Amino acid sequence: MRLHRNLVFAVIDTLHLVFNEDKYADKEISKTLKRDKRWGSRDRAFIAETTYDIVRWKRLYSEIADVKAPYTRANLFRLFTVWATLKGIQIPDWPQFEDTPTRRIKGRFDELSQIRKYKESIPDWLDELGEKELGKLWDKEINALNKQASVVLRTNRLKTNPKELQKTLDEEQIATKLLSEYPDALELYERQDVFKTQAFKKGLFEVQDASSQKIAHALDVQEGMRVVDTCAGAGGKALHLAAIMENKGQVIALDIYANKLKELKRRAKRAGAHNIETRHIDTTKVIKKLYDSADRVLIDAPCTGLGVLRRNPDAKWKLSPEFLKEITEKQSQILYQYSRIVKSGGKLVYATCSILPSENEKQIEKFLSTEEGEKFKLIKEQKISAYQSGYDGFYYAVLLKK
Ligand SMILES: C[S@@+](CC[C@H](N)C(=O)[O-])C[C@H]1O[C@@H](n2cnc3c(N)ncnc32)[C@H](O)[C@@H]1O
Repeated sequence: MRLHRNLVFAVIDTLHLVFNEDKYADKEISKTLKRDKRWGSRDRAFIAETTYDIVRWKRLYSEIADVKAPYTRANLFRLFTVWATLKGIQIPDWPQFEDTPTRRIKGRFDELSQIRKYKESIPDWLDELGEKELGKLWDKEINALNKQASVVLRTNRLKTNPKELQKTLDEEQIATKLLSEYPDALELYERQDVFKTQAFKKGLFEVQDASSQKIAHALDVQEGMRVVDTCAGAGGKALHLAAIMENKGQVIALDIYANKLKELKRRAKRAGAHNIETRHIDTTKVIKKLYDSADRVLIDAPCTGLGVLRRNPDAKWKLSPEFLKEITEKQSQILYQYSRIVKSGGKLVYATCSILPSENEKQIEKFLSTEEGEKFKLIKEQKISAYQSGYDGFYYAVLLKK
């Protein structure tokens, strides 16, 4: 592979914003990709994948290159050099790469690969927490979470079915496979920009990880029901619910951020999902008005996102023990308050994209011992490991209101 100056510079500029200015990798990468219209799909893939790779391996590469934050431009080039050397890419004779110590880089890599926090490139506190919460499983789990995520689509059954969608995408040169355990899913053989396709513009699919596609099915919704999605965000699960319900009944989508609900509405229009009503939680009244009224309630709770590190590797550097404490308290409050929306005989699904028991089964255990929780019975629980599933790490519990 030959390195092109403007593409490497684009990677370095993006890394500067993520590492030094605390910006989000996904947002900065999309901005960078808009910089030059002449870049083709391979150029774009190089920028995105290289940036994500260096973000993912930041600690390991920093140790190898012996550099620390804040990262000067020269230091960012040293991280890039480590990346290229370990990938076996020929280093060009630009001034930024003078005297690359290739053998030293490989030697340091072998040494550091013996120690998990370096090998898996994670902060000390996260390594200790992972081991404390998951024991022996942590080793395999963090290893799986450092792999690059595949692209999985969720077929919009309001407009098509997986086999038909597969054919349509084939005509647009996108090859996919069906996933037997996930009824609505298609996985791409190769990473491609699916948002440009006519199929996407027509609302035939959404991009949604296979594990995440399990959540809407867990609600066991039927046509005509009243379903409340309490933390709906931009609507990944709400859209899926509307499709399973074949547009019949009602999905009430709530969130504390109005801009996310606006995006949900845009996506619902594209998908032809007509039974979703959005309500912005701007006062507690919005929740109180719904008490004892829903057949199904989904709490897709805000969480650390430790199950989706493959997609958001910069979360490793943005999370902190303080945030974990804050978010688990918020999850307990949300569970206590929003569970009251379920009517008698109805079901509550609590889900997170985290792999930590303190955000998952421990939350449910604690909730069941509260005054509100005593009204519920746990009927199903699934811990979806990234290592075992090959997809994102997720958790869900199904509770029946007595
Ligand atoms: C895991 S995300 C939801 C993802 C979404 N359900 C999907 O499938 O695309 C959690 C959401 O909870 C929202 N949130 C945070 N605090 C909340 C609260 N107190 N009440 C309702 N929503 C909240 C966040 O804005 C975020 O959109």
